[in-house]
Amino acid sequence: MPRSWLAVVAPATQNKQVLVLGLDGAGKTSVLHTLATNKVQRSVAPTQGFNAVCINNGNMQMEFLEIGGSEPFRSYWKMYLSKVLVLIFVVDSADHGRLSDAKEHLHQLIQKGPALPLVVFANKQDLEDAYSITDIHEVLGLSEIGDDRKLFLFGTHITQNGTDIPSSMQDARELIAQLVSEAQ
Ligand SMILES: Nc1nc2c(ncn2[C@@H]2O[C@H](COP(=O)(O)OP(=O)(O)OP(=O)(O)O)[C@@H](O)[C@H]2O)c(=O)[nH]1
Ligand SMILES: [Mg+2]
Repeated sequence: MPRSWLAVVAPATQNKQVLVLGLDGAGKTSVLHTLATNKVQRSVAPTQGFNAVCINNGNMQMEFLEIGGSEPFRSYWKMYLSKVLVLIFVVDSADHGRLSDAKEHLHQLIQKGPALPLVVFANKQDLEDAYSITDIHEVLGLSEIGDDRKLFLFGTHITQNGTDIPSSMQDARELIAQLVSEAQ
């Protein structure tokens, strides 16, 4: 059985799980591998099913669970909302044609996990036609998401393999660790 499946079917060894969702190609795997290794690592293949990655922040170890963003995997997304402490939603900021689709999925998830803190990664900020953070906030309708929820938006970019992790991603990791510890 592949490790990714094991991570899902086995009981969590610790209650520090973070769910990572978003449309296919948004950059979820690339973000996770970069956060885990402290070096920029662009993914080369779509996630077929699930991908579990352990990420350390200081003394804290968290388990990030990505579910593939392609159509066949989206029906699994909502199944994990009740098992995690934080939801990360990654979008491709330059994929103008699919951002409304991303918004729709995000808002559906939000309704199913009302109290879950949300961290949005506006990824691919390096691309020339990427929407700015302000535009992404608007296009995803983040102001419609209730005031009761903890909500954060980071602009991220994963460009040259092997280079140091961008500071925005280090900040995001710090924040996620804080949200996890607050939620426990
Ligand atoms: N230019 C640019 N390309 C990126 C960035 N992040 C990821 N990519 C590329 O985008 C493609 C998709 O990245 P993935 O990390 O596989 O995307 P994903 O969200 O995990 O996709 P699925 O697993 O299919 O749901 C890959 O070719 C990456 O190298 C970024 O910030 N900028
Ligand atoms: Mg992936």
